[in-house]
Amino acid sequence: MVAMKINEDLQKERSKYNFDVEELTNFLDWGPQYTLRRRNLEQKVLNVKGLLDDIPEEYLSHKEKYENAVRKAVLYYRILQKENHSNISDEEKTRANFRNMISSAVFRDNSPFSLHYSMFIPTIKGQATEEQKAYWLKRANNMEIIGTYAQTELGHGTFIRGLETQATYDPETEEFILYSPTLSSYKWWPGSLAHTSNYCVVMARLFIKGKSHGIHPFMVQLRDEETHMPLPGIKLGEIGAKLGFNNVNNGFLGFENYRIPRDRMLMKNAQVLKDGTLIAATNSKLTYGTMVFVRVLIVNNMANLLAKAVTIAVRYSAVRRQSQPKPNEPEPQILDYITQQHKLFITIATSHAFYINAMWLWEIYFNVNKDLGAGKLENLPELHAIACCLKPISTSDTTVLIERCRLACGGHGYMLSSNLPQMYGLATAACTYEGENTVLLLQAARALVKAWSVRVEGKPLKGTMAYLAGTTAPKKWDSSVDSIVKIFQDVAIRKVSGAVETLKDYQKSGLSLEDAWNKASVCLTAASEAHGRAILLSVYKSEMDKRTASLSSSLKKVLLQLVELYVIYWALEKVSDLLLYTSITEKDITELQRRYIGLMEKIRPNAVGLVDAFDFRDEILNSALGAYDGRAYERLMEEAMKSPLNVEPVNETFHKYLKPFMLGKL
Ligand SMILES: CCCCCCCC(=O)SCCNC(=O)CCNC(=O)[C@H](O)C(C)(C)COP(=O)(O)OP(=O)(O)OC[C@H]1O[C@@H](n2cnc3c(N)ncnc32)[C@H](O)[C@@H]1OP(=O)(O)O
Ligand SMILES: Cc1cc2nc3c(=O)[nH]c(=O)nc-3n(C[C@H](O)[C@H](O)[C@H](O)COP(=O)(O)OP(=O)(O)OC[C@H]3O[C@@H](n4cnc5c(N)ncnc54)[C@H](O)[C@@H]3O)c2cc1C
Repeated sequence: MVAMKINEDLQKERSKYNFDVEELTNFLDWGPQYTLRRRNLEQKVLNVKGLLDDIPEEYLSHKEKYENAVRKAVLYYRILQKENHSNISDEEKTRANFRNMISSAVFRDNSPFSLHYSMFIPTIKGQATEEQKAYWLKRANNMEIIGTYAQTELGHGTFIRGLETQATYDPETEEFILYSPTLSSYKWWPGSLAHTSNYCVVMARLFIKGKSHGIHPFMVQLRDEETHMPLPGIKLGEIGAKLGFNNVNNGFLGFENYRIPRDRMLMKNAQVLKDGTLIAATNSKLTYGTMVFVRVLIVNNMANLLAKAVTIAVRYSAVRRQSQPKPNEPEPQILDYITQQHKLFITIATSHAFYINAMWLWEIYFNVNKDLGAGKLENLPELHAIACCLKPISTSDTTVLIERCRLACGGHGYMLSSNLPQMYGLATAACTYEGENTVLLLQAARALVKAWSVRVEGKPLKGTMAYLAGTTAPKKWDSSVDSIVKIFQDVAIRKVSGAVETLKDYQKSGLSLEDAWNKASVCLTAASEAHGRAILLSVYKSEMDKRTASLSSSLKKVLLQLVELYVIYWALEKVSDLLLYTSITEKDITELQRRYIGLMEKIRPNAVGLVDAFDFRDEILNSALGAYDGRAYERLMEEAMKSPLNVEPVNETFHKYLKPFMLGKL
C-alpha cells in the first residue's frame, strides 16, 4: 500500500474550494442519514478479509476470473444479505442503495450474482402471487437459491412476442412442459445462468390445448440443489468471452420436454387453472414489469458510473502536468486547459442531472407501482414512455462521456489499471441490455405520435407530455437558463410534429403504416431523443431550483453553475436545431460560447471539490489514476509490477524463439 502522502497539486486544489464538500455529499446522498448509512456499510463490507483482489482480475484466465468472482461474491453478498433483512421498507432500501457502489471495489467488472438482485427477486415481487411470494421470496432473499431472469433467446432479444421457448400445459398431470423447438429458441445471454444459478425465471410462450397465449413467466429449477448438476432435460452452458461482463457468467439454456408443476407459473397477473382454463392478465404488458423497473434503475447506475469516471479523470488532470505554453514557466496542470475542462465539467454536471432525474423517475415508478397494486393502469404507458427515453439517453451519454474521461487521461487512461476501459465496457453494455436503445426510442415515439393525435383532437395532454400542446410557431431566442430549457420543449414539439408529418406523408404516398413507420424512423427516434432531452433538462433545472432552496448560498451557487453549464452545453450541441426552430443568430451563439467558457472558469477552482464530494473511497474507484492522494505515477508503477511478466527478468520465449530467430536458426 502506498503511504498516504497527498500530492501537492491536489493539496492546493483542496484549499481553493468555495463550498462545503460534505454538504454536497449529503445532498447527493439525499440526506446526511443516507451518507452515514452508506459509509457505515462501506466500512463494514470493505473490512472483510479476502474481498479485494491482490492480483488484478485482468491477469486471470477466463475460468479463474469466474471462480475468483464467485469466491468474492459469496463473501460480499453474505454481508449485504444481512443488510437486506434490516427493518426498512423496500422504497427506503432502494433509496438507501442508490449511491451504494461497494461492488465496484470487489469487481472491476460485475458480479456473478447481479441478476439475482437486479431481476430475479424483482420479478418474484412483481409477478408472483402472495402465496408464491411467501415461498420463493424467502428462499431468494436468504440466498438458499440463486436465480436469474431468462428472457432473451439466440434468435430474439428485442421482439419478446417472437420468443420461441414453449410452455405447454398438460391438464392430466397438472404440469407445464418446457421445450426448445429450435436452436434459435435457446435462451442466450442471461447473467449468472451458466454455472451460478440453480433457479431461473424463464419467459416462455404458453400453449393450452394447442393454442398459443403469449409470453408468461415460469419459475424453473435448473440444477440439483445438492450436487448442482443440471437436471435431466436442461441443457446449460456459458456463452463465452465478451467485451465486458466477463464475471457475470452469461449463459445459454435449452429444454428437452422438461416438466414443472402448475404452480411454477408466476400467476399474479395471469392464471392457469387446474383444468387448463386461462384467466388472462388485465394488460399483457404487466408481464414486462421487471424490465420497466430495471430501466428506471439504469438511469441512476449511469449517474454513478459517470461520477466514478470523472472523479478519476479530474483528480488525474489536477496532478498531471504537460506542455509549456508560456516559455520559462512550469508546465501547467492539464486541468487548466479549457479543452480538458470541456471534456470533464460536463461529465460532472451530467452525473448530477442523471441523479436528479433518477430520483424523480423513481418517485413516478413507485407511485405507478402503487396504482398497479390497486388495479389502476392508466399511468403505466407514461412511465413506459419516460423510461424508454431516459434509459437510452442516459446510457448513450454515459458511454460517450466515459470514453471522453478515458481520453482525457491520455495514454494512462488506456491502462486497465485506470479502470476506465472496464467502465466503458459496463456503460456500452447498458446501451443494449434491458431494451436496445434505438428500439426503446421507437417505443417512446409510439407514445409521442399518440399524444400528437390527442393534441390534434383538441383534447388535454397529461404529465410529461402536457407541453406538447404548445405552439409550433418559431420561437424568439432568449438566453436565460429558464428560457433555454423551455426552448428544448419547443424543439421537441417541432420534432414530434415533423416526425408525425413525415409519417403521414409516407402513408399518403401509399405505404402501409408499418412501411411508413420504418421510413420515418430516423425522424421518430430524433423526436424521442428531443422529448427525452426536454425532460432531462427541465427536471434537472426545476428539481435543483426546489432542492437547493434549503442549501447554503455557496453550495447553491456552485450547483446552479453546473445546471447552467449543462443547459448551455446542450444548447451548443444542438445548435442546428436552435437555428432551425428559433430566431437565434450567429451573435447569440458566440455569446453562448463565451458564457460557456466563463462558466468553466468559475467551476475550475471547485473541480476537485466537486469530485471529492462524490465521496468514493479509493477501493471503490479501484483506479491507479484516481486515488484521493493523487499519487498516480507511484500507483501505475505498483500496478505494473503486478504483471505476471515482471516476475522473471528473462522470459522463456527468449531461449525458445527469439534467440534462435536472431541467430537465423528459425
Ligand atoms: C446490472 C444489471 C444487469 C442487467 C442485465 C440486463 C438484463 C436484460 O437485458 S433482460 C432482457 C431485457 N429485454 C428487453 O428489454 C427487450 C426489449 N423489448 C421490449 O421491451 C418489447 O418487446 C418492446 C417494447 C420493444 C416491443 O414489445 P411488443 O410486445 O412488440 O409491443 P409493441 O407491439 O411494440 O407495443 C404494444 C404496446 O405495449 C406497450 N408496451 C410495451 N412495453 C411496455 C411496458 N414494459 N410497459 C407498458 N407498456 C408497454 C407499448 O407502448 C405499446 O402500446 P401502444 O400499442 O399503446 O402503442
Ligand atoms: C451484457 C448483456 C447482458 C444481458 N443480460 C441479459 C439477461 O440477464 N437476461 C436476458 O434475458 N437478456 C439479457 N441480455 C440480452 C439483451 O436484453 C438483448 O441483447 C437486448 O434486449 C437486445 O436484443 P437483441 O440482442 O436481440 O438485439 P436486436 O434486437 O437483434 O438488435 C440488433 C439491431 O437491430 C435493431 N432493431 C431490432 N428491432 C428493431 C426494430 N423493431 N426497429 C428498428 N431497429 C430494430 C436494433 O436497434 C439493433 O441495432 C443481455 C445483453 C447484454 C449485452
